Amino acid sequence: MRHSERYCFIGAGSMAEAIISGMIASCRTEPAMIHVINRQDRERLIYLHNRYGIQYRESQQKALSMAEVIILAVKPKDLTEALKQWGEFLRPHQRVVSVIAGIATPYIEEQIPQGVSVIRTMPNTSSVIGRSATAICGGRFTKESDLKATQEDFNAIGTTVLVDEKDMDAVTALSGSGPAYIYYLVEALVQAGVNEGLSPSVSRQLTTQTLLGASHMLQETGEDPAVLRQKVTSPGGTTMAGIETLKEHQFHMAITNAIHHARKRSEELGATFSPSITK
Ligand SMILES: NC(=O)C1=CN([C@@H]2O[C@H](COP(=O)(O)OP(=O)(O)OC[C@H]3O[C@@H](n4cnc5c(N)ncnc54)[C@H](OP(=O)(O)O)[C@@H]3O)[C@@H](O)[C@H]2O)C=CC1
Ligand SMILES: O=C(O)[C@@H]1CCC=N1
Repeated sequence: MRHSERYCFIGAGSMAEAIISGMIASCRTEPAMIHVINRQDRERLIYLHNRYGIQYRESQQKALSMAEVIILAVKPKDLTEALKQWGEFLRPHQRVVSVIAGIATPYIEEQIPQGVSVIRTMPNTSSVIGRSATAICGGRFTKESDLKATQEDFNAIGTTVLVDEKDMDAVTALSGSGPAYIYYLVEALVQAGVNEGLSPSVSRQLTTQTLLGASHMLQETGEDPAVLRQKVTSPGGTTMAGIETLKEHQFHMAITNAIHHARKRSEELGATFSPSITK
């Protein structure tokens, strides 16, 4: 069912577009109810308007004050400047939803009028096709109803999970960045298929469907991934040979370290903003 809240995105980059295109494809929100504002790139606003039918105004300030939901979608390094520019126009009846990596709600709350509800989220780029995995946590002024409304917004573009703010850096490392790890794995698999003599298109088609099938197996059977893996792995067979090589190259350790490093980076991004904040 379509609903009647007005949204204003502060930031019109790739993540804003991923969420907007998912929102529109889900039919939950009319394009006319979505405004975008950015810093300077007017061509970008025109592109988004022409492509999705969403709105931009000469008075960006008006777009902001008319919205019930404000989505912060700037890069972490631009947040302080953006809040300086737009923060004073926010009001306690509005819901501020940040998709920004690393930055904790108390930092944002400090820069805007007292009492505005700030909700931190971490979606991913699969929002475009309605398949984001989004984690959500509330800030100091967030009511149950704000969390519920935010879950409904993001359920329209995938699935959601409520977490404590202390877990947001781990979430960012795992599912925010996650699509990139999977694409990196796919790049390697496709290239490996080509190295073994397959054409690039056949290798890509087989890899993509294998990934899709395995994802559906995980979701639809609910089985432990280790059990599913064992079912593919015949004793003395081909899979065992492949898995042994992955073990020799410390595949598990590489993934563990990658997620740990990404989580640390998320923490660092936040710490640059306000070392005094305890998350
Ligand atoms: N990419 C991903 O997979 C994910 C990203 N995120 C988060 O999304 C956020 C946005 O990332 P992304 O879309 O890649 O970034 P982009 O660089 O593509 O876009 C940033 C946008 O912010 C705008 N902007 C900068 N300063 C201001 C300002 N003062 N007022 C208004 N608008 C401003 C820019 O406008 P202009 O072009 O005019 O300068 C631009 O439209 C990041 O914080 C990231 O952590 C979260 C989940 C996943
Ligand atoms: O790489 C980044 O910092 C952002 C946050 C999660 C995905 N992309």
